[in-house]
Amino acid sequence: MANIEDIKKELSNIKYPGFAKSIVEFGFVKDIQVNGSEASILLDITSSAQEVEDQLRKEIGAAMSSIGVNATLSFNKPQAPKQQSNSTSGQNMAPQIKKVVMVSSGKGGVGKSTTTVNLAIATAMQGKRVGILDADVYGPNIPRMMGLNGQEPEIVGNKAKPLNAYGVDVMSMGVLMEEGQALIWRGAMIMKAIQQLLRDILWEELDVLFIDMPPGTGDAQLTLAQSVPVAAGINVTTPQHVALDDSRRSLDMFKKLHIPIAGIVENMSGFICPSCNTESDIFGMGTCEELASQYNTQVLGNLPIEPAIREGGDSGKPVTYFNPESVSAKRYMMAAEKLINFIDNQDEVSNEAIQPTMPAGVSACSTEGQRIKAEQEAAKKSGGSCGTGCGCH
Ligand SMILES: Nc1ncnc2c1ncn2[C@@H]1O[C@H](COP(=O)(O)OP(=O)(O)OP(=O)(O)O)[C@@H](O)[C@H]1O
Repeated sequence: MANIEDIKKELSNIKYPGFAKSIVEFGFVKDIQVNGSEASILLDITSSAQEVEDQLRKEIGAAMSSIGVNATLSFNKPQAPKQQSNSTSGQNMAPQIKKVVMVSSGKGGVGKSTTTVNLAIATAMQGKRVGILDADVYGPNIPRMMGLNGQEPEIVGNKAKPLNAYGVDVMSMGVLMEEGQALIWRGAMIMKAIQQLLRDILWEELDVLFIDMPPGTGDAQLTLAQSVPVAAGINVTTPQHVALDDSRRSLDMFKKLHIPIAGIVENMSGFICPSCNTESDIFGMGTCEELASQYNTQVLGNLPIEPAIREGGDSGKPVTYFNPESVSAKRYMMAAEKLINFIDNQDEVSNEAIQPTMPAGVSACSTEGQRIKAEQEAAKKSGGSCGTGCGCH
């Protein structure tokens, strides 16, 4: 007949899902009671995920059967975060994240990822718990910029833990894909990927999650705004007038998606000469002030073209962390301060306003989206329902 030692020996062969150590080595086995061929085993585990408990039940059950023991298992585990939303009807796939900040740009190459990385680090340096979700599926550059290239996430159950660098949790499509894999994804796949990055990643409790969006105003932006309440939108642009036109589209999108606009980052605003340290105007400087006032928002910061910014991005050593005395690092710190001020002083944000209105796959900013919206508004005015099942009358 098996005794406690025999049972312990069997349990010491059972690995905690996703880890190399066993449940005994982790100290998760808290109590074993034996009565003849019956045993009761109490485990204290760290994951609230049902899959982890299920897997352990299966493996322990089989191990106990192999030594003729019929085991009753009890699990102590943390409570799963409640699936509640900031709004009554809106969806919130990541309720453990206090504020989601969407970083967007009207077009590619203006420094959106560079801004995300440095603003996130600056926000963490001011005492917030911060994460970055790199949702730029077309060019997921965040791992390289954060010095995380080639690192693989730890898998717990069937979820992945974010990586961490410079005090910031990071998850990116770039970490989950083969390096250099070309992405020719379209609408529905991007939407699914973004939802998975929110739902299937073990994000800890965070004060702020920065999301680096693909450039432009499309499905990804809508999916995100419908999946979690977005507390703030940041637009990154360069100061040339041609770039500002794209920027307007991005700011209009924030308005249509009911995303509060935290401000504009004017990137590549002037050039700081590394030899003489003087600042010269190249693309125009300060053009974003007028744009900001048109959208009733602020300029969060004017970031010069500074070789240290580019070098920091390429080498995975962000300027804000490694060169805090540089002009750019100081401006990122100021921008983060303004952002924190904005999100700390806002009322609860909900995504209720956009949640029910668009059928899946239709962008609120598309022509089809605009047509549906106009129909819904007309229906509401005439006292009818909007027809999307949102419960309005
Ligand atoms: N202020 C700056 N000074 C010097 N180099 C910069 C600055 N901002 C960005 N860069 C460099 O410009 C390049 C493009 O920046 P980044 O990848 O951040 O742009 P992006 O808008 O995210 O691009 P995409 O949309 O294509 O992903 C990078 O090499 C980056 O290091």
